[in-house]
Amino acid sequence: MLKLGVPSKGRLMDKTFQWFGSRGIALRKSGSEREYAGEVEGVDGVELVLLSAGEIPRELAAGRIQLGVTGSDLVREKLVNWENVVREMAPMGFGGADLIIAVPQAWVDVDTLDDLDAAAAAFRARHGHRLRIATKYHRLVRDFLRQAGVADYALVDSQGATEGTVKNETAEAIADITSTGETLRANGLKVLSDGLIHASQATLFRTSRAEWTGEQRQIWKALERQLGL
Ligand SMILES: Nc1ncnc2c1ncn2[C@@H]1O[C@H](COP(=O)(O)OP(=O)(O)OP(=O)(O)O)[C@@H](O)[C@H]1O
Ligand SMILES: O=P(O)(O)OC[C@H]1O[C@H](OP(=O)(O)OP(=O)(O)O)[C@H](O)[C@@H]1O
Repeated sequence: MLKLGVPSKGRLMDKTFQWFGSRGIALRKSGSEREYAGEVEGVDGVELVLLSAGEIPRELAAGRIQLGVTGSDLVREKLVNWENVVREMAPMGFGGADLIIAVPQAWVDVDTLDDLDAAAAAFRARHGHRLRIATKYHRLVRDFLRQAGVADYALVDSQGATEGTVKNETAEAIADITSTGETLRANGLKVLSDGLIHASQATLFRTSRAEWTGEQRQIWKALERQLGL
């Protein structure tokens, strides 16, 4: 069998089911709405596993599932050297969101990463501690800021309502996902002009770690054909 991990709820699940459905493969939850087991019709040998989108990268890395649908941001965030661990098989054209760095709109002199770097140094000199950036995307933000040459900051962990941390004075800037931009605006924040860390979308991944049996390779070939990959 080939195990396919799919987000267990919400928009990502519905759109994933539609994406496979329009390619002749019916995915559905079996049993009750709250049961996390699934059924696959239209291709033999594929087993559906419903998981949290955030756990799918780790399950792929561990080889407990061979295929998985999740946001490209989550794979990059959760897996060290993700390119060695999974392969991107198909961007799916939904679940789009940008991981960005945003600062208060009131910071009229800060529009770029260079400006942020200068503001961070000034902030430290004035306040005696580093400028705080709230995020749940620690790895992606650190890598991005290192490459941009911004060093004088501290990450603070925020697992939700991240845009609120600035008003609540637990951070000066944030790095979070945005789609319409409404949450940023409502919280008086603006995106740095060169502050796009990653443009994410739902993506079909396959694990490159696990050894595949001959049977699994056959199933994959059939699936690839059916999906037109
Ligand atoms: N407006 C949006 N807000 C948040 N995430 C979005 C948005 N649009 C697309 N996404 C994507 O959805 C994915 C996150 O989905 P979801 O919140 O279901 O995952 P999760 O972290 O596993 O959640 P949970 O822990 O609640 O199960 C990410 O890849 C993210 O980029
Ligand atoms: O640009 P917008 O369309 O306003 O969307 C962005 C918001 O949506 C997400 O939050 P979500 O409600 O998924 O919850 P979270 O805070 O737990 O991430 C994200 O974290 C932003 O807060």
